Order: sequence, then structure tokens, then C-alpha cells
Amino acid sequence: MAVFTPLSDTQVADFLERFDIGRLVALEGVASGTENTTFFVTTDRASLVLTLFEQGEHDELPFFVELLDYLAEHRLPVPGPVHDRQGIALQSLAGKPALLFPRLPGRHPKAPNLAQCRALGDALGRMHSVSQHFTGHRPNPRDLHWLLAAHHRVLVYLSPQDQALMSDEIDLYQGAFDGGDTLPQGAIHGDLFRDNTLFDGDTLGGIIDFYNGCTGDLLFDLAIVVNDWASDADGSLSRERHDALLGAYLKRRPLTESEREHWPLMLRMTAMRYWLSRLLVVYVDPPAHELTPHDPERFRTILLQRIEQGTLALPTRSHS
Ligand SMILES: Nc1ncnc2c1ncn2[C@@H]1O[C@H](COP(=O)(O)OP(=O)(O)O)[C@@H](O)[C@H]1O
Ligand SMILES: N[C@@H](CCOP(=O)(O)O)C(=O)O
Repeated sequence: MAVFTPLSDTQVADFLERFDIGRLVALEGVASGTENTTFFVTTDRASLVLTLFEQGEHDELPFFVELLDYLAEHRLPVPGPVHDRQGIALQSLAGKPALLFPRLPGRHPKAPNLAQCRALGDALGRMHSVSQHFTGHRPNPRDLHWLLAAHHRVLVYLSPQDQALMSDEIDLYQGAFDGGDTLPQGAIHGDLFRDNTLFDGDTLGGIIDFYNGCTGDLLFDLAIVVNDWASDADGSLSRERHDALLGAYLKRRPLTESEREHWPLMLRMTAMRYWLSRLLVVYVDPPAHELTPHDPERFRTILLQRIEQGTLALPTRSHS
């Protein structure tokens, strides 16, 4: 939780000269950053966020810029990167790739209410309607193929019961998702947890942190959202939040027959995706910086609930 690359006022004031965005008034490091260095930048004309990319696949930054430009052009509530006087968004500052964004209003909802769930479902449905036509391409780095390859790295740390649970589940996903029907494809956020949204009261200020963004099954994105936004403390689905989210989503983008059939297993596969990625962080690839890892157990609990409880009936289009 830190500013990994400090910047002086002079560095940032000089950097801002590249843009037609006003002169520096205030600079504040964001302590909650986990992977990248983030600053809130205030100019005499705008409130901005400056991100320096500390790690990860820098070659993939042009994809994220293209995706955010596309979604912002389609009036989705995302921070479209600010382009400089030459029309270029991706910059270099203090030797790191850098992007400047508008600062969106709001806070991360810890316990989202039904109006917030509806707002998010609506925005995600709108996003998926337009993102099907996005022409960029980045394969989903956390899809079934990743699960198949990566789960072998954690099995040794699990109890025999959990090893069987993980292996049996992944076999099941392989039978259901590999080589069969192609589900509707498009650009997805890939990690749309509550802490990647900002709400100003019940109004969605924005969806941020698109660095898991990729192209793949739209249903994968929807299942990540339902597991995070609509699960109670025991991992079971809250009927009200589930229906609020999905009711609003389905008004924007109805699911195909094949998506409806795959829905229960997609909820399970995306729960597995986070159980596994969090186990990898705990046991195999601890973060370079002092961060408290996310709890893998949370997603094992959600997975077990989806297996035992099945899933709730999808709301009909008349729900809101
Ligand atoms: N466009 C934005 N508008 C408002 N706040 C933002 C914006 N982008 C990032 N933030 C804030 O900065 C924090 C860190 O940004 P994030 O991109 O999530 O970094 P990291 O991946 O390092 O955690 C976010 O939790 C959020 O509070
Ligand atoms: N939001 C995730 C972390 C991001 O996933 P990763 O696979 O890119 O590490 C979580 O809550 O675990």
C-alpha cells in the first residue's frame, strides 16, 4: 500500500505541459495503491488521476488505452485516458509508463444496496452490448486454459478433499466449456469487484482498474460480478441483490439460451478462478510489496455454496 515512485510538484507541473488540461494546483499520492503508483492531481481546470505502471505487461498498455477510449466514446462511466496535444495517451514519466485520467466521483461500496446493484447491472449490460463490437483482442489470461495449467501449482498445499474438489470441478468445466458452443464474446473488465467501482450515493461514478481487461466470454464478467456483489457472508446468494443486478443487466443484454445453460457452471468457474489466483498469491508468488493477500477461503466458500445451493433462477425481463 504505497506510492512506489515519488514525484515532485515540478516533475508533475512539467508533465502537465504536454496536455491542454490546466496548471498544477495540488498533488497527492494515493496510499491505497497496490500495484501501480497513483496520484490525485488537481489543476486549475480539472481533477485528474495520474498512474505510473510499476509492474505487469507494459506491452499490453495500448490495449487498455484502446479499450478505455472505446468505452468512454460510447458514454460508459469509465475514465477515458487524457490525450496530449499530439493525441497521444500513453506517456513516460520518471522512467515508467504513465497515463492521466479524469478523476471520477465517489467511493467503493462495501455493502452495496439494491439501487447500487441495479446501477452496476445496468452499466455492465450497456458495456457488454457495445463491447461485443470492440475490435481489439487480448485473450482472457484467467480463463479455463489458465485454470487447467495453474491449478497444479497449488494442489500440494491443499487437503486431499480440497485437491479432489479442485480437480473434479476443473474436469467438469473442461467438459462444459472446452470445444463446445461459443458463448457471446466481447471486451470484458475481468475483475469487476466492488473496489473497482466508485459510487456517489446511489449513482455510479465510474468503473476503474481495467488492467484485467481482455476479450472473451461476456458471461465470465457477469459471473464475477454476481459472486462478488451478491454473495452474503456465508457465500450464499442474496436473492435481492442477485435479482437487482441481473434484472438491470438483462434489460440491456438478454442472455442467449446457451449462456443460460452455462450460467450455474460459470458462477462456479469464476469462483474457482479467484480461489486459485488467491492461493497462488499466498503460497506460490507472494507480492513483492508488503500487502495483505486477499483471503482464498472466501472463494472456496462461495464455490461450495454454488455447488450445494445451485443457483437462483435468473430473473425474467419484467424484474427490475
Ligand atoms: N479515475 C479514477 N477516479 C477516482 N479515483 C481513482 C481513479 N483511478 C484510481 N482511483 C483511486 O486510486 C486507487 C488506486 O487505483 P488502482 O488503479 O486501483 O491502483 P492499484 O491497482 O495499484 O490498486 C483506487 O482504489 C481509487 O480509489
Ligand atoms: N481482485 C482480485 C485480484 C486480481 O486478480 P489477479 O488474478 O489479477 O491477481 C482478488 O480480489 O483476488
